[in-house]
Amino acid sequence: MKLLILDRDGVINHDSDAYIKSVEEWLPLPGSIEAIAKLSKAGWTVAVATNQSGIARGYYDLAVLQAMHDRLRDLVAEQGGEVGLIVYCPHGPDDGCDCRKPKPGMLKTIAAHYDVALAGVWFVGDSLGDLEAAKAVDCQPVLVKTGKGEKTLGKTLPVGTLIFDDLAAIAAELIHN
Ligand SMILES: O=P(O)(O)OC[C@@H](O)[C@H]1O[C@@H](OP(=O)(O)O)[C@@H](O)[C@@H](O)[C@@H]1O
Ligand SMILES: [Mg+2]
Ligand SMILES: [Zn+2]
Repeated sequence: MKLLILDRDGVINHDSDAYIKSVEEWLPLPGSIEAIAKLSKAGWTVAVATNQSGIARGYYDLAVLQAMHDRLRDLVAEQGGEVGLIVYCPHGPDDGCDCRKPKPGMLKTIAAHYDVALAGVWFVGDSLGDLEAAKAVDCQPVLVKTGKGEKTLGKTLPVGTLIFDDLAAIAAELIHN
């Protein structure tokens, strides 16, 4: 199957150092909804793996997080596409969970859900932790320059990391090649 896994904040929607704490703050990046819909209509399964430590920090609750994801699904559906499994880590940095990136737990959950191997599956993120999580399970690390991506560009990236301007450029690459 054609599986693409996306980080959320800074890839699909604008990110903020103050966290994305409400549906009103959850604003799609330009072209991201269209890109997901185009990929979906071209036969790609688009899954999401997102750290949401704002839950552990008490900035917002699971109902608000679900409302953000309902919004994402609605917007993509309006463009004729659909979003696959969305996996989130609600824990904080000190909780010692297995799902918080850069740990690859969420990527493994997605692979198990679809019963596919992760080797070579593109995981698109804007943070170094996203790329490290990808590398840990032999996914293809892909950095976008949106969100924290420009800042991440200045760090030492995993060998073989692919770099794109944004999700629209990734959709164009995957659909037309
Ligand atoms: O990019 P994804 O994984 O979808 O989500 C990132 C968010 O959970 C938040 O992650 C936080 O990192 P800490 O969790 O505080 O280390 C900060 O980077 C926030 O700016 C950001 O909004
Ligand atoms: Mg991010
Ligand atoms: Zn976790």
